[in-house]
Amino acid sequence: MTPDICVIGAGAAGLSLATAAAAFRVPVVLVEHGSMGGSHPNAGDISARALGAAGARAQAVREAGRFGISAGASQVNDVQVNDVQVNYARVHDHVQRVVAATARNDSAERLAALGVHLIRSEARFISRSTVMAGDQAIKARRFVIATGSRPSAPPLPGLDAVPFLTSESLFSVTRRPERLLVLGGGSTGVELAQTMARLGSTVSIVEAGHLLPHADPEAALILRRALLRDGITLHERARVLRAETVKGGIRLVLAGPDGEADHKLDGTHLLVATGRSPNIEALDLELGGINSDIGGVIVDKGLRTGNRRVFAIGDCASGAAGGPHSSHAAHDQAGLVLRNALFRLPVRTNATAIPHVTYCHPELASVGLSEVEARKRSNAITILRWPYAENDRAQAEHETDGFVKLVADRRGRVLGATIVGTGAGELIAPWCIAVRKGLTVQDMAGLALPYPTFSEASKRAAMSFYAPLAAKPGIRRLIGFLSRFG
Ligand SMILES: Cc1cc2nc3c(=O)[nH]c(=O)nc-3n(C[C@H](O)[C@H](O)[C@H](O)COP(=O)(O)OP(=O)(O)OC[C@H]3O[C@@H](n4cnc5c(N)ncnc54)[C@H](O)[C@@H]3O)c2cc1C
Ligand SMILES: NC(=O)c1ccc[n+]([C@@H]2O[C@H](COP(=O)([O-])OP(=O)(O)OC[C@H]3O[C@@H](n4cnc5c(N)ncnc54)[C@H](O)[C@@H]3O)[C@@H](O)[C@H]2O)c1
Repeated sequence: MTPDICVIGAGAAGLSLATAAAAFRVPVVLVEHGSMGGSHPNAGDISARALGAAGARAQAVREAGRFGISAGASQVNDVQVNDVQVNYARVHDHVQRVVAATARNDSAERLAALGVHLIRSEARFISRSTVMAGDQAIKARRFVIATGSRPSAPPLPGLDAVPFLTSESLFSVTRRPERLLVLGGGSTGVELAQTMARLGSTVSIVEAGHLLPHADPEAALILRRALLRDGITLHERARVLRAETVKGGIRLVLAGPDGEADHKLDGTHLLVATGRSPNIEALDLELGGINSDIGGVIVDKGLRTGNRRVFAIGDCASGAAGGPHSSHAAHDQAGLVLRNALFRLPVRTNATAIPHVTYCHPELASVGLSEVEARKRSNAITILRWPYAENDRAQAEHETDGFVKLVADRRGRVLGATIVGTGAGELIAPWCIAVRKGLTVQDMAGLALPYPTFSEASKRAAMSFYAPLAAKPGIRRLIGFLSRFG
């Protein structure tokens, strides 16, 4: 076969690239050896969001008392809490229905209709210019590796001998884990821990460092408090010595603080959420003249590998493409590669302009530089904030935990934004435009936004840029002077 483009892997990255290429009537072959859609519907964003939505509904019922609404209540710590019955088997069915509904977009039939030639086989390089997919030899003008990643487990003594869940297997469980130990406090760990706690599991998170190490510390603190309020037990800076099977479940043995005895944590289930490994072993990359490291296929800013005709995108890409992985980062990279492959336009990936959202309650969203990153580059930055507590809509919804925080240079150019609070994942959108297009906070402050919305908190944060100006005696004198003219 001699297509123009051969894409390896039909996850978020590969599907995005293959369907966009086919839309331009470019001959494209897509090779996939597992389920269509990769981890995105089956063990990633869609399933996690669907499970999270169920957890959010359960919590909304519990907390409805604040709005004067009850559904059979009991007293917990002197607070009236509505009783919630969770039928976990039906929660599981809801998640599977959502996965099935979204899977239609990724189906072989849809791809065929779009003109994508799909080969269901494992792909591997046999030379710099040829990939084998089963017994098909494919010589394409361009290859795009989009083979994604899978959950990885740490080298923890005893872990290989205990049954554990991962973000791939959790969604097929039909009985609620009663006492869930979550190993790892990155995005996967905290999102799934909070969801399971809200669905009624007793949850402990065990994290080697601190929760969400890459997040703005102030924002992470708000989320940390929310996890504690949800009844989650946090073990941060924990050193796990071993995992063991015990009667009724699994035990993690944690090193005690200096001189103190080891600490034993028992659960009915263990979820390992300690990171992901790229799917690159089966590709025979060295035969293709392609370099890799522990993070995956090494690419430059143009997403090219050491072999000029081969690109890598999505979770399997390392080097200039590394950073928090997400479906939207994968889509963005697919668009860049297509521009280069079809139109020979020079492209440069810009990981800073890709937002990251942790879908907990409250959501934590960021784009561009964090305060810490910006301070490393320059001292001439301005930090602007607006708390949710001073937003009328947040008051109406009892959702006052959170803030908008902007990082700008001295002239107001937006370098980054972090939002923690209800709807942060939606509120970050205009800031993504601001960062990518080099807009200023003055541009954002000048927008007319609907009242009362959470978005107003963004505008108020931008407007606070003018606060020092308003206090300047010269400006006050100018206003006084102009008022004399009627
Ligand atoms: C719990 C969880 C929640 C998440 N939530 C979000 C979220 O809310 N928003 C977000 O944007 N991101 C989220 N992510 C991240 C997101 O799911 C991934 O970044 C994204 O799915 C990666 O897409 P991909 O195409 O690179 O890889 P994958 O989806 O892993 O797809 C790779 C495909 O390649 C195939 N493949 C591998 N090797 C070969 C081979 N040799 N030959 C042929 N085929 C091969 C695989 O079978 C697979 O289908 C989440 C991840 C997790 C774990
Ligand atoms: N909402 C989203 O977009 C979303 C959600 C989930 C995952 N993801 C992406 O998937 C990728 C993987 O995320 P992740 O959370 O699975 O991994 P991660 O690497 O981001 O976090 C893993 C955490 O586990 C901890 N850890 C590692 N070994 C440990 C041990 N032995 N004991 C205790 N703690 C240990 C680490 O300190 C780290 O905090 C990231 O790129 C992330 O951006 C995105």
